[in-house]
Amino acid sequence: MLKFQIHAPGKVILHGEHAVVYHKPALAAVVGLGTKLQLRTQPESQVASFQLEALNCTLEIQLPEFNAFLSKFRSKYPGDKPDCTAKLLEEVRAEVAKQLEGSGSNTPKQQSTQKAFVSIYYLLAGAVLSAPKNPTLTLQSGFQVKIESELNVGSGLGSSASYGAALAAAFLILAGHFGKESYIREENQALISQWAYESERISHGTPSGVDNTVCTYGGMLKFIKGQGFQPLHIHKPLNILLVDSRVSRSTADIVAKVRHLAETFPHLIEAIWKTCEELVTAAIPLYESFGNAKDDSEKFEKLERLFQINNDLLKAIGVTHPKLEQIFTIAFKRGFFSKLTGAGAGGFAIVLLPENYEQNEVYWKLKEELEAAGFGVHATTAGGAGLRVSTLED
Ligand SMILES: Nc1ncnc2c1ncn2[C@@H]1O[C@H](COP(=O)(O)OP(=O)(O)O)[C@@H](O)[C@H]1O
Ligand SMILES: C[C@@](O)(CCOP(=O)(O)O)CC(=O)O
Repeated sequence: MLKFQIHAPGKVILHGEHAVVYHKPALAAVVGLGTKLQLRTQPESQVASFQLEALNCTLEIQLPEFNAFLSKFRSKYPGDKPDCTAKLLEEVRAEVAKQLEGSGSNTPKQQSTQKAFVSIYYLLAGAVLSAPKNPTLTLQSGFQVKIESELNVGSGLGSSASYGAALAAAFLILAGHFGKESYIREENQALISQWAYESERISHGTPSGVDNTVCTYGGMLKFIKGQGFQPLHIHKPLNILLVDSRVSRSTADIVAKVRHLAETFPHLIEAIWKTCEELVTAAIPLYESFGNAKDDSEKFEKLERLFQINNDLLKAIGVTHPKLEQIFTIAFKRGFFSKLTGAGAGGFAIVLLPENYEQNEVYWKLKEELEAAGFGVHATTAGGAGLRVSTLED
């Protein structure tokens, strides 16, 4: 019996959100919250079941039907490895629509469930069809998957990439691409990230690829759309407070509004993107040298100023919100610097926390005040470990 557990972290954008859409660099980092997937094979069963706690539902795949789908795909596209992912995704969408027929797809919850199911079916089929040792592999024994997440869906903390990376790693192990221990090898991480990107395409159309990359590899990285990423060599993760404004928003809508602004004032907005690029250039050596000297306070103060400048640039393009402003004011009053992260207009803010912040009474006051004002608050780190596979005890 095969059983294992996967933890895939979520992410924050530290700098360069929005500018990254216009091919300027962004800095992203994983956070200490993530998605946990547990998989147990069930040799007697012919069903793969998926308990999705975030969506409060359980989805099932009947293996005989799934194997029939695989064999139909193989005969329709003989010799094609599912590098031809576009064809596979098309076939999967049609198959899932057939299977979910009559269950409705109008409410946001139903649409979310449908996307989550397409991701499962697509990634599982892709992993089996490209199985390295057996080009005619089918699934002979059932399994049970349970997915729990500390990341709210739709909050901008990369829940979909974290979900996709966890699924990708689980199915690649199941189909024999690599073992529970060798997932960490460079070529296997690249494969996980590539399939997590495929999952991201289901939710986001043409995503930049930053979320699946950082969720898989972990740490902090610089990302330029269309050019890939470079890891930052940090000595230790940064302490941050994630503050949930509890205002939901659509990234696509906000990106469209910003695009309209950029089209109205092209030179002006381009100057903001250039400043964001300068800011990323100034921030990298600070992040990379943190923790290698006894006294980091000077660097920390510089970083605080960069947080403030970055936040003011984001305000300038109109992506703040009264609830976010309330968070910034509460933090500033207590001597902390903060910025919105991701698309803005709601979602999360991040507050920079100094070394040993837990021993600082002002930190507890800040936390108390934010909670009393109705915000969700999680102290965590930016820049920790990426996706991890571990053994699963009974
Ligand atoms: N923990 C999860 N369990 C199941 N499905 C998930 C989970 N997280 C994300 N998803 C799927 O990904 C879709 C997009 O997630 P969302 O959180 O909106 O994206 P993002 O992480 O980019 O903000 C959801 O509608 C759902 O289909
Ligand atoms: C605004 C943007 O730069 C970041 C959006 O981040 P999120 O969806 O809030 O995590 C858009 C993008 O990079 O595709």
